[in-house]
Amino acid sequence: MSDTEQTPAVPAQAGAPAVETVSRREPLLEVDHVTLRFGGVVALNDVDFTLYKGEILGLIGPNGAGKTTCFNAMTGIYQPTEGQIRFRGQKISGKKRHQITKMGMARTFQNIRLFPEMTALENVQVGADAHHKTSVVAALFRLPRYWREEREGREKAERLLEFVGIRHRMHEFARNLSYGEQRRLEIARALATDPVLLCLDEPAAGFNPAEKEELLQLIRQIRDTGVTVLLIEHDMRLVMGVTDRIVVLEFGKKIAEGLPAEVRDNPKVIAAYLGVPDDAA
Ligand SMILES: Nc1ncnc2c1ncn2[C@@H]1O[C@H](COP(=O)(O)OP(=O)(O)OP(=O)(O)O)[C@@H](O)[C@H]1O
Repeated sequence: MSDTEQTPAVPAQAGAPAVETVSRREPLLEVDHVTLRFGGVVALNDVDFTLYKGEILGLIGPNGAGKTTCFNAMTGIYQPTEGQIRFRGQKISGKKRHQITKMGMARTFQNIRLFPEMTALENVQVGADAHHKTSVVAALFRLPRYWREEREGREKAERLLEFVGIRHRMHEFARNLSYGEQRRLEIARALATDPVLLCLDEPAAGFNPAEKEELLQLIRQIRDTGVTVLLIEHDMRLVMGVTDRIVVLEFGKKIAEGLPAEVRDNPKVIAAYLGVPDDAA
């Protein structure tokens, strides 16, 4: 599909299992020549890239580049005007969001979307409910299956809160959590749906450097559990430090794709970020 799909010769960074996992090259999500227009605005213009199982892929670009639109197309919120997106070999187009969740894709949002009047634990249990099989009858009459799923859902939610580092806050209302804790809670809730692909939309927005470093560790841990990660992020240092590969958008077009070091040194990318005209780059 793209000119940069050769197997990387060296890992993106020391300690990352990128080579072993990425070299198998099993496509998980394929963005196939996607164009998306909002009236006269071309938010995505023939964008084409593949996300492989086991990698952390960064999707970056300046403000208005089309990152969120691309994310929304991948997660079924927007339909491409042209082209298509396949997840695990199946077309995303026409699928409802809950169906996409069941297929194994989860996401967080740029603006935190939690249930503020529910506890941290309850927020995660809502995510876990996505896979419950209890029928209405079993729930109404509190049949054994209902109680078993309730217990399992709660245990799972506690484990996930532990994993993201906020188990000690599980009985607190979401609205009372700090900003950083709320972001972690969003990630725990997304993980509760048992995703194979986790899409994070600017998870470090508003974080200080120490919080960003902690988030970076968490993203690596998530990948190490076998979950593929797609990361939209403004902070170049964070993206460079955690991703295996990067796709760069500018004005709705893909301008670069490759290993972090390649992308960092790409004159088009430097120009896009520094605002240098293209022909001067
Ligand atoms: N619902 C919409 N209706 C009309 N235009 C839209 C809509 N959503 C996005 N756009 C336009 O599409 C383009 C891409 O926007 P998008 O939000 O995807 O960029 P982005 O890279 O995520 O930017 P940011 O980093 O600022 O979040 C912009 O020109 C934006 O104004």
